[in-house]
Amino acid sequence: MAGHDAAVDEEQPYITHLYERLDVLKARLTARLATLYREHGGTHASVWDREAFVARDVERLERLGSVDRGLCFGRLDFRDGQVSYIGRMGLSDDDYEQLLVDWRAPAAEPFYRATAADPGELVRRRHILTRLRKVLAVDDEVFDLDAMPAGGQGTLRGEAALLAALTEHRTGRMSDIVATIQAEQDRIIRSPLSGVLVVQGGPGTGKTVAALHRAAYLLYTHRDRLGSSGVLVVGPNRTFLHYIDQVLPSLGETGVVLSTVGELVPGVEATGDDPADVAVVKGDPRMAAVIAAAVRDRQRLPGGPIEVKVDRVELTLAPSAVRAARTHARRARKPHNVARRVFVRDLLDHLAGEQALALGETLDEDDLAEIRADLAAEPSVAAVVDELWPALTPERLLGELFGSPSLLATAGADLTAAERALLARSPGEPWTTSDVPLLDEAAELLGEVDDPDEAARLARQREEAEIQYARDLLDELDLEIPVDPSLVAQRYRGAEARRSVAERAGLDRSWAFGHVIVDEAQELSPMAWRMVMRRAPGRSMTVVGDIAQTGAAAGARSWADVLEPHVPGRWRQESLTVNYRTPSEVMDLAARVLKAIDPALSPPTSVRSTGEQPRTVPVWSSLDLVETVATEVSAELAAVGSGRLAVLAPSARLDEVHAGLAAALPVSVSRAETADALDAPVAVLTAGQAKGLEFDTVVVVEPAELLAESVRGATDLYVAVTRPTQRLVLVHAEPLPPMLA
Ligand SMILES: Nc1ncnc2c1ncn2[C@@H]1O[C@H](COP(=O)(O)OP(=O)(O)OP(=O)(O)O)[C@@H](O)[C@H]1O
Repeated sequence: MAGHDAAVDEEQPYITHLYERLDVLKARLTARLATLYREHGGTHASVWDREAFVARDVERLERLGSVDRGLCFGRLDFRDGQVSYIGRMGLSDDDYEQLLVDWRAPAAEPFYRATAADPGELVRRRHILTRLRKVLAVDDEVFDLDAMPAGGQGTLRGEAALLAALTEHRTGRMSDIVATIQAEQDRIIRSPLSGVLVVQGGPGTGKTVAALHRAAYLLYTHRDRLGSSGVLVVGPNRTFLHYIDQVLPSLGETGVVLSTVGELVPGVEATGDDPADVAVVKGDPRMAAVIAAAVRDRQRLPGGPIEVKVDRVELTLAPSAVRAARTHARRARKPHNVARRVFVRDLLDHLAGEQALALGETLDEDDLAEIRADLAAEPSVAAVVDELWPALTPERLLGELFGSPSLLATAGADLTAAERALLARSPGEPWTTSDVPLLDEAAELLGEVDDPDEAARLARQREEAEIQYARDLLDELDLEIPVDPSLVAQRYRGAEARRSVAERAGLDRSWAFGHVIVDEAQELSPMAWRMVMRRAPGRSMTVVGDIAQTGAAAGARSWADVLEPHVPGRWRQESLTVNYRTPSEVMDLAARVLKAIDPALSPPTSVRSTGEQPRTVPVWSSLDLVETVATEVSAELAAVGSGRLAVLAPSARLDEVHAGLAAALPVSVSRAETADALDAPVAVLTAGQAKGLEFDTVVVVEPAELLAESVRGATDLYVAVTRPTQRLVLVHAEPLPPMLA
């Protein structure tokens, strides 16, 4: 960026004017909210209206609060003398004169798309860098020197703003890139809402960040549709979601649900990960048929007549009666627990008839209804029904299936004995990430269990959440007037539909999202894809990933394999080719690893170089490995300053390396499982855990071991060496793998 110059002084008054306008709008909204909170009573309709105003104003205030940093970052000068300023949100004055154009509006497109070869009507694009409302620098690209006003020919350093952003120290959180989106990314961000868009790109090409900006763009452009249905972003793990969770709020968008695959079924906490061979079986598409068979197997026929004793009368349930009830219930084509009502009703009808016969009386419909009700309350009858067609939760179905070799043998006849053995699970064992898609599959086939206790529990949970929400809201607004949170909560109650789509969607397994973004999509198994597709019934999706980085044993080998079964011929692919993260010196080394994965693949081109070659540090004995890593980390920390450093180690060495560094270093050393994983100056992670993340410096421990650790070891190594934004160090006691030597 240019230093302090005339252009900086030229822009400051306008930028100040924009911030003044922002402050006026905030003050007006705060005052209106304060009045609305003070109002009580009125007709039902007026209370309802007031709630709607409050909800809308709170959302607007949140949006205004989120755009302060870098409110305006660009200016466009057109051939006809017209000027537009581009920023994080649109602003107009009281006469509806546009002061600032939202970066997502069509009018902002030239800011990202215009090139020297195709400038359109643009004569100049200006990047404006501000900090704390002050203009620090401007950077101009002039497309038509002749059309420029005298004295307006600034520096011609088009990539300055981008390079300045790329070389900043990492903070442990991804930042937004509105000011420096590149043309190939902009095309992806503004791609139409409908259909499935696949974004394939090598490491550091901005897939994640572009996908998040796309979410913000889609919410802005299709707010009527997506505002009520919401956007879901699926990421590989909590640490990653934590890494990206500030991007959308900084763009003024909060109505997005971020979730891992393991969290997609509300109420299920998946705390474990399966070994690769187990994950492969659980992720296999044949599991869909296994689960379906497991559900049908629980709709049983008795081997012979069943005797049921009610009020000292023996009633007989013939297999033919059970079969008729089961056929009738199955014909309903409803989920198991819903169809169960048909089955139970038929069975009770049959037993009521038997009882009437035993009593020798002719009964009218009312009498029969009474008998049916009595029978339904009879424990012996309930036990029989439960045996023949039990009410099942997904957890119970799967728990009993995986806990019983005989149930598995019947339902899993298409699996091999070895595969079935891998599914074995003891009762009470924690659910794993690869169980979750199976639980979701089961939930789909089972439907809801009619359970009044559960309904009451959910209502209570909702009420508590509402009061907490109101409390947080009041804290945040800081209205300086006393307001009772439960009063605010009451106002929101019933108006929940307008309060937070994200919150409601997050609690509802069957929520139909308007758009779903899947990041690190190459890692999902076929069963996980089935679950994700259920969340996007309209098939409006953005799928981002890199097939060359597939680490999960059950993950993808091609996008066609993944998508053809769900959207045959109805998906489109875009590619990103420029690496914004990793300097060329590091990428040259990474390219050698990529060749070992597949000689046909080519790495993305780095946008910058640092002049620093990756360093390899040999250790003479593996006994000294951790000590050497500690020495290297200390030296690198001095170079990194306030930035972040990651030590990427083979999983078998993770504990040892973490303990060694924690003892040797004066700074805190985190691991992936801890909440501060991204906040500490040093994080010790496996390559898999570091997927999607980036650090100023990366120290890779024992590359040969990393390579040998799994069948996809080369991919893990590729992921590891493509994490740094500045420096890479390889520490090894074993000889380096040939591709790195
Ligand atoms: N246009 C841009 N302006 C500024 N920074 C950018 C731009 N594009 C990408 N970056 C930065 O480059 C880095 C890599 O981006 P991102 O993590 O989205 O890449 P990715 O393709 O998802 O990588 P990986 O496959 O390794 O996870 C991030 O720090 C991101 O902010």
